[in-house]
This record gives sequence, C-alpha cells and structure tokens, in this order.
Amino acid sequence: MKVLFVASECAPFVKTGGLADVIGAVPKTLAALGAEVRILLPAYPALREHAAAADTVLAIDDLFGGPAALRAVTAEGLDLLLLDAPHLFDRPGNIYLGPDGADWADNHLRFGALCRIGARVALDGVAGWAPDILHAHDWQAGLIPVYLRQAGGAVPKSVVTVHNIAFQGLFDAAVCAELGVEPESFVSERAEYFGKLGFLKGGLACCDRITTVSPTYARELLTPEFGMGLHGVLQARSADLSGILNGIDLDAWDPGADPSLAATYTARSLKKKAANRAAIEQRFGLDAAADGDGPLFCVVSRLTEQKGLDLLLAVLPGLVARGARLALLGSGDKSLEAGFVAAAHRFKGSVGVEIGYDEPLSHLMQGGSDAILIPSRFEPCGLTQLYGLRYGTLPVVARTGGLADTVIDANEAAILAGCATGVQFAPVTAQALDQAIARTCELYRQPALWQKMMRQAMKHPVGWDQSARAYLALYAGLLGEAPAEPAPA
Ligand SMILES: Nc1ncnc2c1ncn2[C@@H]1O[C@H](COP(=O)(O)OP(=O)(O)O[C@H]2O[C@H](CO)[C@@H](O)[C@H](O)[C@H]2O)[C@@H](O)[C@H]1O
Repeated sequence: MKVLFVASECAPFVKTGGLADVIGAVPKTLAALGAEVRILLPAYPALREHAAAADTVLAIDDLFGGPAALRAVTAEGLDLLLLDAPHLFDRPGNIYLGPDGADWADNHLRFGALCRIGARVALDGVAGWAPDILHAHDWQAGLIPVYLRQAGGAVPKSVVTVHNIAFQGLFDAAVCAELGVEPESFVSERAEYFGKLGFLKGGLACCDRITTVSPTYARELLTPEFGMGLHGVLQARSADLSGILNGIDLDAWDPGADPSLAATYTARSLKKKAANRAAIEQRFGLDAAADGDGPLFCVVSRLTEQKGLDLLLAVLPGLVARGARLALLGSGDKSLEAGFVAAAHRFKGSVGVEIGYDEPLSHLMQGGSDAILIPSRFEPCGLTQLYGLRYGTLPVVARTGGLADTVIDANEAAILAGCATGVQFAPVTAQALDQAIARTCELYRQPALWQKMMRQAMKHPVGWDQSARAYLALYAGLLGEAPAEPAPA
C-alpha cells in the first residue's frame, strides 16, 4: 500500500510543535508494517541541504510566482518529497510567521502551492510512484481533497487528520482565483466558510475519512465548545470521523539511551534520575531540594491560550508554599512569557524559566523532573504527557482530549489496583489545578507509592504500533481490502 503524507513540518528537520513529531515518527512504523510512505514537505532552509542532494522528479516553470521543483530524497529513514520553491519557502525564521510575529502575508500561496503539488502527485504520481491513499495533515494540506474533488474521475482515497482545529487556514475569497479554487469548490458544501476560503473546512468536507489524534477529542470536536466553528461540518461527517491516539518515537525518546540526559536510566535504575534533576537545578538556577521538599514540576510547552498556563501562573504561590519547584521551558504569547519571567524573579530558587525553544533541553526536563504539568483547556492528544510517562515523570493533566485518554488518575481505586500513572483534574480552573498540585505533593511524600507509579508509568504503552495498525486498517477499509491484522493485545 502506497501512502502520500502531506504536512508542513516533520521532526527532526523542522518542528514548531507536536505535528512534527507525529509526521517524523508514524511513517517509520507504517513502513515496518509493510506500507510505503512518502512525505511531501516544503523545502524550508532547514531542508535545503537535503534538497540539494536529492533527485529532481518534477520541474514546474511557475508555481504561484516562481519556478519550483519536487526533489526526492531519503533522510533519517524517511522518504521525502521536498517542494523546492525558493520564492515561497526559502526564508529565515519561523515557518509560519514573519519577523514581525504575524503570519507570512502569502501563507495562502505557500501552503496553497503545497496542496496543489500534493494533489498533482496524488493524481498523476511522480517518478513511477503513485499513492493509493492521500493523507493530509492539518490546514496546510487541507485544500488537497478539494483539488481532488475538482479533478473528478477516479482519484485516490483521501484522509484528513486534525491535529489542532484552532488553526483553520481561513483566507479572503479573492485568493480563490490565484489558487485555482474553482467556483464549484467555493460553496458551503466544500471550501467556503462564511464568505472565506477555508483550507481545513474544504479538506474536512471533501475527504473520504477524517481522523483526529485521540478518541476523546474526536467526540469533543462535535461540540460547539471544542469544534471552534467547525462542529457543524464535523457533525455532518461524524460517521467518517474517528480518533486514533498518537504515539511517540521510542528511539528518539528513550531514557535508557537519550544523549541529551546527564544520566540515562531505566525503571530499574530510577535513582539515576537525580543527576538529571541536578542538571536542571543548575541550568534553571533552582535551589537543590532538601529533605521533605515537594516535587520538581516541569512545563515544556508553547505558551498559548490552549495550554492553560495562565492558570499555572495564578497558582504558583501555592506550588512554592508547598515546597515544590517549577522549571518551565516555553515560548509564545508575550504576556505569558513576561508573567513567567516575573515569577522566576519573585520566587527565585523555586521557579526557573527559560523562554525559547530547545529540543535537547526538553529531553533533559523529562529526564530530571518528578512531574510534568499540562493544564490544557483543550488537547487533541498531547505528546509531552507521553514523554513524561516514558521517562517516569508523572503527568499532572487536565481531563480533556488525549490527556484524558492516556493518563490514569491516582484515585483510590487506581492506586489499589496498581495502575495509576499520574493525576487528572477537572474542570480546567485555577482552583482545580491548585488541588491537583496539592494532591501530587501528597503522593510525592509517599516515596514507595511514588516510585511504584513511576514504574507503572514507564510500562504504559506509548509507541506507535497499535495506532499505526489502526491507520493501516482505515486505509485498507477505504481501498476495500481486508483490514490489517488486529494489534496484539
Ligand atoms: N519550548 C520548547 N522547546 C522544546 N520543545 C518544545 C517546546 N515547546 C514545545 N515543545 C515540544 O513540542 C511538542 C509539543 O507537542 P504537543 O503534542 O504537546 O502539542 P502541540 O500543541 O504542539 O501539538 C498539536 O498536535 C499534536 C500532534 O498531533 C497533538 O498531540 C497536540 O494535542 C496538538 O495540540 C513536544 O514534542 C514538546 O516537547
């Protein structure tokens, strides 16, 4: 089975968030299960070297204002198709935002071009390779099913995965002509959304199947509270919508072999985590923990409304009063950044903050912290709690989306049954978060129980195997083939 992935980011080459981790990881497991996956990505500066070493498989004289080429290369075990269009993608800085912090003014052309070429590869194939399935991820690839519908005739089956419905790719109707979105597609049954062109809306309306990244979020998306204006579109297609939980790359995130850790460890050598904790204390200017102190919490996150970190700011005095400490790595919203920097001054020695994006440091934080805080208002799946589970860094999470699906709350029954892996709280309010932090501190003061939970967390299956099989079964269903073998229990 041949599958074309189309996305705007892919780890380890270019990453702003969890989408990149997924695109960089799941094709490897799909390949191990027998699928042939190619990933179509823009050739940003971070990929230029790979593009230069690649074979040119398609040349385009004019792609929305300049020449372009499609280049095929295998890198880091992934088969990439790089859309080399310097006028659209060869720019420094953030892949979505200009130096002023606003979206690049031509994002409709940049990702419209990605979609246009994605549709062309899906329809005509490239260098003798033609996909059976087109799998588009998030709004940046959302127009492909629209183009396929416009093409008519026999087109490959298409799947759209929603990683985050907060980003929808809405543009002025005037761009339709430039992008080749025909009037037949600019209707409310397809890509029109209240007078605008909606990349994601179009994808959701025109694809064969829709997935999102956890079963709970798949249900939440059907509600006005979580659907962010697209709940009606999703309700109309609810029979075609399912949630397939994200996994993580077990090689890239392995506490037993992680080169970013001060000391590697396994469930049998948990004491070694102390060396990582010491490295975090030094890096963040935190006082060393004394006997009887609370846990070291960490946060590794984009600082946005979604992640609920304003709530954490509100309850920080309580966290510190309980003898706990916090190390935060993140960037995003300027007022949240300023709030955490101010908190680090106010609670010097107990709260340490690094504003920025630092992949190796994010690993060290998982390796050395006791618990990871994720108070998200909504969370399609969330990956940092999965990294936390694998690293024995117990997740303290809002009961929403994939967080609800992956962390087993340490309530009395779960503790008795020996299956607790973290702490959940609801509703997503400062008060409930404060109580969850208090509960975590109580659990931490029972070392035997805490260690048991760490081991339990580290045993929780977080790899891709089961979910990759679910994607294969979905593809097979679309192609009318027998479903893949069920995942082993
Ligand atoms: N400052 C920083 N420095 C280093 N690393 C940082 C960082 N800030 C964040 N990261 C990393 O970025 C990734 C974030 O992934 P998440 O899945 O938690 O959220 P995100 O909202 O980006 O993804 C969206 O897509 C994914 C994928 O489907 C869904 O899991 C999720 O719910 C959805 O919101 C993690 O690998 C994390 O370690």
